Amino acid sequence: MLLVHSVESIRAAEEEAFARTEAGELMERASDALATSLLRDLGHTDGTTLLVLAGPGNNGGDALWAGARLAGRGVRVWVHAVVPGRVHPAGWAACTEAGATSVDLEGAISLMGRVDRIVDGVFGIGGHPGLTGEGLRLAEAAERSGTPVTSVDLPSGLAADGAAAHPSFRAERTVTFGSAKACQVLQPAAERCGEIDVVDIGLHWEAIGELGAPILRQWEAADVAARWPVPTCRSDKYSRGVVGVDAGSATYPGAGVLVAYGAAYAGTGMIRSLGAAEVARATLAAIPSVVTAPGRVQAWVVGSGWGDRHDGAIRLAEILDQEVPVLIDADGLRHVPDVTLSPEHLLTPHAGELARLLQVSRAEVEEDPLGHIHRAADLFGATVLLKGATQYVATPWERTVDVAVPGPGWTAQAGSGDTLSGVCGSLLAAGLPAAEAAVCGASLQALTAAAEPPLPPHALAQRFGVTLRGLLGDR
Ligand SMILES: NC(=O)C1=CN([C@@H]2O[C@H](COP(=O)(O)OP(=O)(O)OC[C@H]3O[C@@H](n4cnc5c(N)ncnc54)[C@H](OP(=O)(O)O)[C@@H]3O)[C@@H](O)[C@H]2O)[C@@H](O)CC1
Ligand SMILES: [K+]
Repeated sequence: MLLVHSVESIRAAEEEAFARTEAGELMERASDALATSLLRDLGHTDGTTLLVLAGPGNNGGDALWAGARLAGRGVRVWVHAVVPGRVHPAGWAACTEAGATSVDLEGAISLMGRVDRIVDGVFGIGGHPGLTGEGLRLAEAAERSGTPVTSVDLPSGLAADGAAAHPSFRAERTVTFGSAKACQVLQPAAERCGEIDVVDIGLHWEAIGELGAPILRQWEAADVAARWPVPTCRSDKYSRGVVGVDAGSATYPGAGVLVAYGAAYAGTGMIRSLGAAEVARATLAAIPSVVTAPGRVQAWVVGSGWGDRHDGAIRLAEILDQEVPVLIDADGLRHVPDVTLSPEHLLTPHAGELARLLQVSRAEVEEDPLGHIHRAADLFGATVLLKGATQYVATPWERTVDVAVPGPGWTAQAGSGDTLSGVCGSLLAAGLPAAEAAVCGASLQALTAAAEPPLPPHALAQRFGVTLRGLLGDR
């Protein structure tokens, strides 16, 4: 699991560390790790070449000290001070004394495409979002040249705490210090960061109180495998969980069928299709193991494909009265402001639905997904899965938001949300807490989409078992 801290937290942890370390020690750790990474990527020192772009702050300092180490090891190094007259003085002196050659802007640009690697040490966590002027020219020339770029802490131009792809460098690798940054896991910014190496520079998160908690936890496949409920020799359909589905309608019968596909192929114990009669018939025809008679239900999936069902509010209230976990999707979300919810209830809006729930514009949600998902979770008291290119899960009153394993854009199609509801419903029925059910469900869909050719949602669901076999091995 990749933990992400905010700039505010990193600055606080940095202050705490400065107080108990020698001057320059943190930068030494950072630049040592950067130099090691560069050496690994260069492969050897003999005859290899490096262009260091150094900005006015400590990010430039890291780059310069790493350049000094490599120059000292025989790498041919050129160095350019991006803001003339404003450069980390000790780093500059060390780098040039070790043999690096200073070049001006045109010199730096002409070296691109001819050196083995470029070090982007222009701006780090102190950078203003969006490069302009000389910084932008350098970033564009570097990208055009095709020479691999190692960004120091983050690609210069990105806002560390944000998801936006501001004009910035495009890195093949980002060597980042103390903690991953939000821009390295949130799209579209993340795709500008390349491979992420997180370097432990000895920050003590526990020493800074509440600020020490990460703002994001980026889940990885192994985390999903560790939480996935695996049946044992004592399992039966009830211990694996019964999902009740009231989704779909005469207008949208497919939504109910797709929810059942998701639950069935994620390995639920039993599905009861208890919505509109035509949905139950269509579901039974597609999946013969589905039961259409009422009975014990351990978690509900409601709302997908309801359309403008006139009794939706009453039906939702009845289901909430049963006091089992409930996933509320799509048209069911319209009734959320009228009911009382708790963290075991899972809301699964996309950005447009979240915007409607919070009475803001979709653009506002897309600009600040983290702020809005926190607001919704706290306001309604329920767990929220925000669906989209990055899938976030917030638990009410908790600072840390979970981010599902990312997947390709192929799942952006009608019906994907319905099968996802089914997967999450099966995990709720198996007893996973709502946040874990949401992040594991979204991750299973993403991992499957990444491994398969483009498939419609019901066919993708049929491949869930292959992904699970790969994740869980012999368990
Ligand atoms: N955290 C840690 O524990 C450790 C952190 N370390 C390293 O320190 C880095 C943070 O260093 P930092 O605070 O000096 O900020 P950094 O990003 O280098 O630049 C700030 C300067 O740039 C300027 N400036 C900004 N944007 C601009 C623009 N668009 N165009 C023009 N100017 C612009 C800005 O100007 P101002 O805001 O003052 O107007 C200011 O002068 C961090 O990312 C990591 O690499 C490690 O050494 C080890 C431990
Ligand atoms: K940088």
